[in-house]
Amino acid sequence: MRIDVITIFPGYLAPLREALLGRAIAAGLVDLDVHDLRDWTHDVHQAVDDAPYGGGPGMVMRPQVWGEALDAVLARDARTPRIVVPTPAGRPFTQATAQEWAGAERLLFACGRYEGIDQRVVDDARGRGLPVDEVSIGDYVLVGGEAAVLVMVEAVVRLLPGVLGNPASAEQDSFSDGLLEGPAYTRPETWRGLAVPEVLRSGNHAAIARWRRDRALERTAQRRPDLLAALPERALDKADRAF
Ligand SMILES: COC(=O)COc1cccc(COC(=O)c2cn[nH]c2)c1
Repeated sequence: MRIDVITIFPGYLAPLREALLGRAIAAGLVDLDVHDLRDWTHDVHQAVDDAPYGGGPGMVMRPQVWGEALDAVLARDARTPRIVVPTPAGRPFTQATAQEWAGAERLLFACGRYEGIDQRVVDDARGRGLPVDEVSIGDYVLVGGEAAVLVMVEAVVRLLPGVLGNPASAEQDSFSDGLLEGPAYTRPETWRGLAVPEVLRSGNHAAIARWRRDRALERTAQRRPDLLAALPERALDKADRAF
């Protein structure tokens, strides 16, 4: 998978080259290219923003600069990317989104700042048949898209074959069965007077699976009743309903 990121703060994306993601890049599973938007300005001030039509606070990112940058970066590779624009006004980014994008051959992230990118940049790209996803990672406002890109790239790249040491952990993710993960424990058996639940040390795998399912149902009901309500009928078996 090739990943391009266009931003006015390339340094903000440096963490993508660390740890697991860094290893995925070193292993050739991911090609990452971060581009400085200001490389496509032509004025001495390298202006990337301007006052909003219609007035109001803040600045809007200029379409000319973004248009040239996108055209140039698109041309760097024959593969057509999904263009992703993080924005508070976007569709929710979920594990399903990450799964979908993990199948893409190329992703191109456009990091907005200020009051956003002139809408014609997105409209022009869509008008040329390019898939553009305006997505939100949550209902809050960041200063720019860069932090959202770190989140989304991590969620996607960990799903790529060969990235996680143990693929089972991606399959048993929270949300993979529609429920939240329950509590996890490791040694010692007792720590600061707190003991590990007996069943987990019983060796009785059926009982352990039942206990884990019950804890996941309990936690989901308490913290995310919306997820429980969204579960398809068939997802809960008789034992679950008894819970
Ligand atoms: C067309 O889209 C744009 O112009 C995007 O422009 C902006 C402007 C300010 C901040 C951001 C970053 O995204 C978020 O704040 C965000 C994403 N998820 N939750 C919060 C993006």
